[in-house]
Amino acid sequence: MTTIYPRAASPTLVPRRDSLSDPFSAALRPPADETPAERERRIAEELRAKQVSDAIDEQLKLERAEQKRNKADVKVLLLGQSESGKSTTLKQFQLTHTPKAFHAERMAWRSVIYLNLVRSIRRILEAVSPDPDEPLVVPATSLPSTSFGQPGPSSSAVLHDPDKYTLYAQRLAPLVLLEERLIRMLSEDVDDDEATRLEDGSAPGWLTNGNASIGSSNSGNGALSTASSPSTAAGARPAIHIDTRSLPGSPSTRSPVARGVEVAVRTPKWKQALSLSRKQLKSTSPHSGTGEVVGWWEDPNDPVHVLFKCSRPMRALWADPWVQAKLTERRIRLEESSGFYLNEIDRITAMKYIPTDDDILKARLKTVGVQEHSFTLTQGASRPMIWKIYDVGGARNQRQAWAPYFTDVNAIIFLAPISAFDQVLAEDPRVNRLEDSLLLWRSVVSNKLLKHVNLIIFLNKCDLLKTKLESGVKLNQFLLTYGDRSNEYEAVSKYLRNKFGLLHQQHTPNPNRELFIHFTAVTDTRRTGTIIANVRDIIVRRNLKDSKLLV
Ligand SMILES: Nc1nc2c(ncn2[C@@H]2O[C@H](COP(=O)(O)OP(=O)(O)OP(=O)(O)O)[C@@H](O)[C@H]2O)c(=O)[nH]1
Ligand SMILES: [Mg+2]
Repeated sequence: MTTIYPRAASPTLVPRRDSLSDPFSAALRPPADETPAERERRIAEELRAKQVSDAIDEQLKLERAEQKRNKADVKVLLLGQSESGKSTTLKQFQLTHTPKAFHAERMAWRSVIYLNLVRSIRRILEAVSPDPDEPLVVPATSLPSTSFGQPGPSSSAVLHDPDKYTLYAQRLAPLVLLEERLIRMLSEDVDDDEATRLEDGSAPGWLTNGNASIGSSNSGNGALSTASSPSTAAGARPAIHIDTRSLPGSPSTRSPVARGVEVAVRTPKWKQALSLSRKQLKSTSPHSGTGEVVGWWEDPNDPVHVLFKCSRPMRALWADPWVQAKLTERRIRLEESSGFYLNEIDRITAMKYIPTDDDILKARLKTVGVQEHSFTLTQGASRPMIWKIYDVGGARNQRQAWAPYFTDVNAIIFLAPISAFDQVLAEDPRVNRLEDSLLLWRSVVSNKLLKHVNLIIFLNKCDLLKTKLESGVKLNQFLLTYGDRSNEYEAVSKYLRNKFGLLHQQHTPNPNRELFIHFTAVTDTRRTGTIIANVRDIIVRRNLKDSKLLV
């Protein structure tokens, strides 16, 4: 915060042409009998006063410039349930508009990608466990000493399920410790007071009565930053939360990791912390000094070593038909979450692995709180526009943090993952995810505070919807009103578009508001780039129109 000092009196350094009728001039005039010493003192004091005054002027000028810089022309809020694709959309905006910042964070994402991969392995092991609810702790002495690299059909024929599970679990046990280490790495340098209190999942007030508690939003400085909601109290839990379904051999079921909770980070500090250990590299790496990001593989503590060593059993586990059959039996579709990395184990566990743009877009890290991203948009000859995009946590216990942003926002991009029609909320397994999206959408479109806010909806995860329908999953088994309509992608997507469109039509407090609907797969950079350009133009045009109407 800047302190404003009281303004000094106006200096009088030069002889003035004082008007005799002006009482101020008379008061400031030097006394007629001023001695040379007094005159010198007076001039010195006046000089000092002028310096103070100039400093204040300069300070005010800087503050005005700062205020101007921070005043966003356009504020966009990304809304939607957890895992709907909000943060991925934000990454796409970053990639388009602040590519330098995106690339600078590339290596920090390595840890998140590793963690996603390790957790996918853990989920598989849980799925093939003889008792998925009671992880088996394997006594080291009972382990068969078979080579693990290629468990072909013969090994699956010889071994009973528990043996096979034990074998995999033993070989992959180092990943348990790695998982905890990765979580610690991500949580390092995160202050407790920035952590999030996980409250109960009850619906926030604004969802039921439309009365939000209003506050102002924080300003950001270019890169991703945490903007704490004015009405959300921060709690005292660690900022990282994680499921503790430990792999067999896990050191303790009371490890810092809490069972059933997904990894989430409230602050972007982890990016700075993990961005690059250039400092460490300088002293150890022969590659240092080139300014390049190199040499992490020379650090024996780098997580890549454990991953590299576990690479073969990981690959074998994922490729094992017995495992695939178990996953199908238990209706676990890892490709809908971080399973993407399972098809790329060799590349991702390679010593010199550098995440690609695609890897980063697919990396999953749950958002807690609100994160802000600013960028300047220059279009043609018109003056540059400052955009602020707010990415919120979408889980139920996070939604109370949304309302304070409602009064001061120009546009909302709402993400509805339409592929999730056969899934339930992680935070409440009694609630179907599509139903939750529809209810959430209805509360957004009907909210009076958002009456004049431009609404754009991304019917997201269309790629997954297509694959799911093609694999034979039927929409009408989860959405009874769909009846006996075609289960083809075209028919399903059109139906869902109409459903979301109709809710807006029926519940909007502003019948003149136009709704923009897009089918998206926000992990697809090429297609999303075009959509983002389109959305940007709509928002800019609407904003211009609104500001003209207001004048
Ligand atoms: N295949 C596919 N994956 C997607 C798509 N959109 C998002 N994802 C993936 O879904 C996961 C969740 O996306 P996020 O962007 O983290 O979801 P979010 O809405 O920010 O979730 P919260 O932070 O919990 O509110 C990530 O692993 C994304 O890569 C999509 O259109 N297609
Ligand atoms: Mg997010």
